[in-house]
Amino acid sequence: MNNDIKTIQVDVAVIGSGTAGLTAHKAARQHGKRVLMMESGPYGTTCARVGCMPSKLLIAAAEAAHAVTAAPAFGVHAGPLRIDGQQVMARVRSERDRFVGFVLEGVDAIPAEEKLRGHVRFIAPGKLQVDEHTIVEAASVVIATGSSPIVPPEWQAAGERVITSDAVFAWTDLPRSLAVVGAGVIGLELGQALARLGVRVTLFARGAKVAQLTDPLVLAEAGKVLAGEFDIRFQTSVAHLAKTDDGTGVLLTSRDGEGQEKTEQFEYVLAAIGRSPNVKGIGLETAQIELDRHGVPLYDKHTMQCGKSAIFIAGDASDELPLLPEAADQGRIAGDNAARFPEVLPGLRRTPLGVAFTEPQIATVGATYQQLCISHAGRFAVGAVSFGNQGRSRVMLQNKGMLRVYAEFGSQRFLGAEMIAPRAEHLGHLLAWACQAQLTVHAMLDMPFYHPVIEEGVRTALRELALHLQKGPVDVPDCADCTPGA
Ligand SMILES: Cc1cc2nc3c(=O)[nH]c(=O)nc-3n(C[C@H](O)[C@H](O)[C@H](O)COP(=O)(O)OP(=O)(O)OC[C@H]3O[C@@H](n4cnc5c(N)ncnc54)[C@H](O)[C@@H]3O)c2cc1C
Ligand SMILES: NC(=O)c1ccc[n+]([C@@H]2O[C@H](COP(=O)([O-])OP(=O)(O)OC[C@H]3O[C@@H](n4cnc5c(N)ncnc54)[C@H](O)[C@@H]3O)[C@@H](O)[C@H]2O)c1
Repeated sequence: MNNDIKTIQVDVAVIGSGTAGLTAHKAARQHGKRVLMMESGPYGTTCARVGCMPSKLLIAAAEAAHAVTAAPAFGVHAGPLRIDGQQVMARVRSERDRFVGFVLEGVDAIPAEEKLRGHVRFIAPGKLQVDEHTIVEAASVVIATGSSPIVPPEWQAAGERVITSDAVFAWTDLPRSLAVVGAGVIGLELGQALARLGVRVTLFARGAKVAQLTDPLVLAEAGKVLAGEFDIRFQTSVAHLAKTDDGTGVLLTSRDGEGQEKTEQFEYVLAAIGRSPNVKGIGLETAQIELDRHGVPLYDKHTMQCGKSAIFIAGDASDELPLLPEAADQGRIAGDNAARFPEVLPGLRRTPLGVAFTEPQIATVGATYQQLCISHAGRFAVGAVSFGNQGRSRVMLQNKGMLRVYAEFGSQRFLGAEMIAPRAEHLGHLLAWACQAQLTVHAMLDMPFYHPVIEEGVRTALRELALHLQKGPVDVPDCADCTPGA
């Protein structure tokens, strides 16, 4: 060990300065404790630098392009579509830099003695080493190290044209072609957006999964709707990747459900097959806490405490729901409890809500269909609506998708929903608020519904759910007392 190494003592050490680390730092500091936040990479957070914000900026450009291609159906003709890839990426990058700038201002405002740069690893339960320069002795520790995209080593061998979402936001122009591997949230959001921006996109999905959906009927609808717009090949896996001879592309060999192989050339291959929590190489084996089979600490999701230890975990590192609002909530709870240890308290965990910004958008609320099949087997009813003929959706030519809503027999309590639907980000919030408020389906139906609005589709699904709750599964005839197109 380096003899010049410095030792410092703090009350709370936070590893990572992403959303979870920043909120943990802030919460711990409110107790008047000595808090130290450590960071090995760039400041600015994954969300602002390479996550939520730049991806939504790219999607916004794609929506603008799509509006032009959709306009003739309304009798509106804007002339031939021209997409300036350099201008698209310049706006994505400059607006992204603006968002990152706000985070950096916040980091700058943190006193210098509360920040330290370097890679952190545990060397004992309350002892951390930062690079080769500092030992930090901490009464409690928050692990907020985030997650990293997964790229199998054999794909990495195909060179730098095999990329992850991080690289997309560094582009200065749009590529001509892109293979996307994985029909998760990242693959679908970026794949559809780039296809709408004129890139030749093919998405390879090894199974039939679509984003975070688990309900088989919504899944089938989502697969149909999205594959109707751009080239998605379900049940097709990647057998081999190789660099082209001139190094300017990748040869991708896929294998479909019948075992047929096909080799195609793309300018880039985007690996979007998931992210793994950053829990390797941080010395957790020395921290005396129990780990699961993936090396993630076992923790209480209400206190974020790892066992009975003075170690807490938050954000993507916890491998629970790798989403920004969860990172913020978990960070707040972990930081608060790290400061008050050993008097830890359960914090507020909200109704789960996930939104994929495809079009139509995909949203999941509360318990998923798959979870209910286990926790409520035979004890929950389902209501559904198709948006194919839903009035307002049809008016806007966005009449695609399906919503399924779930409630408990007996209590009639609303439990959750899955959907691919127009404006699902808003329907998702509405239903998540009802779920967290523990409303019954009847209480939800007593709420006001305007006309003509997409929410009337939600009411149709809830009406069917209410019927099924009363009588068990029955077919609902066309609803005579509904306003047109509900
Ligand atoms: C393309 C993309 C789009 C997304 N879109 C959305 C969206 O629309 N909505 C949404 O809710 N979520 C979205 N997410 C997810 C969201 O970005 C993450 O859930 C969230 O940013 C996680 O925050 P975090 O604090 O856990 O991790 P991070 O922000 O990644 O912070 C972790 C920090 O820890 C540092 N670190 C790691 N190891 C060490 C170490 N050993 N020592 C010191 N420092 C270390 C890292 O450098 C990093 O700065 C998206 C993600 C991606 C990739
Ligand atoms: N709008 C949002 O909230 C948003 C947007 C982007 C990312 N995110 C977060 O980022 C996380 C990571 O996103 P992601 O899309 O990379 O992961 P994901 O877990 O959502 O999806 C990965 C997909 O890849 C498939 N897959 C796994 N291995 C594969 C292989 N070898 N070949 C082909 N397919 C394979 C999986 O079956 C899955 O469908 C998400 O879970 C989400 O929490 C959220």
